[in-house]
Amino acid sequence: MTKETSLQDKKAPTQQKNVILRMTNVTKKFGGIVAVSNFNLELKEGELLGLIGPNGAGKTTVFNLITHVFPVTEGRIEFLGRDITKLSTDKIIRLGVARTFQNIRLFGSMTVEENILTGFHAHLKSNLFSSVAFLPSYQREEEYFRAKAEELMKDLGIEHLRDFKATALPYGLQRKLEIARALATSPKLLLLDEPAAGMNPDETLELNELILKIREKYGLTIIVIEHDMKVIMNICERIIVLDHGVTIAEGTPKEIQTNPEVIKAYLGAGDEDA
Ligand SMILES: Nc1ncnc2c1ncn2[C@@H]1O[C@H](COP(=O)(O)OP(=O)(O)OP(=O)(O)O)[C@@H](O)[C@H]1O
Repeated sequence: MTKETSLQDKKAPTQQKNVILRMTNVTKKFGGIVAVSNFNLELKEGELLGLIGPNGAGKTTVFNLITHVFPVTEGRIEFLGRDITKLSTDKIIRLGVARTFQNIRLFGSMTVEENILTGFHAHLKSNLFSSVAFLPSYQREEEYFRAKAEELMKDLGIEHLRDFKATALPYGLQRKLEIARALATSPKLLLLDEPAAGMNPDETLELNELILKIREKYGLTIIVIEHDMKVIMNICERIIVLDHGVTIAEGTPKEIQTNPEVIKAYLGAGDEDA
């Protein structure tokens, strides 16, 4: 069995699951630019969805709308049945949405372990007083989070790097650290923005396995934006293709690979990854 076949086998069975994220007629305009136009999505619990399209298609904007980095111009976004369209980013994170960024956003002067520990802040129960006074409740919480950080470092294979400064790591490892930090917020929905960017082919293959592993272990639903088709075609059950903000195709990897509209959009954009 080839490595790719075994990855296909690890995809989740397509039984009926609840809708975790629903986006209805979502549009985002930046002045005269329609970055996302009338976008609709019903994402099922446990699903691994790929969001692809040429540069400037609106993919990152979709993530920015889900996490309310920008308000929608029109439309509605529901997470776990709750309208989150107007909730603050902070509240959306607390509800269980986490993301990584196309341009890695780590705390460069902090160590690997410290970066992961920042992810737990969304769930801190101790207040400032108990932390300054180092009360037992704070110590217990601190110990618990350190143990969790340890587990996350092991899951991502970066435990030997715990005391390294984030910026001292090569790109591929920084991307893994970003995933570990995102997982520290205990998300139900994980948004990965170009996780394979800057990785070599071996690292990319390993990333595929890692994404499937964390989905299973942490019961995640995942949307992945990626230009590397070896990631998208190998691990995603469903793919949505955007072009100039418009959904031009939706389907399984096989359907998308042979879709004439998709081929035209990529060739038109001169993208060599398609
Ligand atoms: N904050 C912003 N202000 C103005 N225009 C924006 C802003 N963010 C995105 N855009 C525009 O919206 C469109 C979609 O951009 P977006 O970054 O979502 O595309 P993308 O598909 O993620 O592209 P890439 O693959 O290059 O990352 C582009 O025309 C972009 O210039």
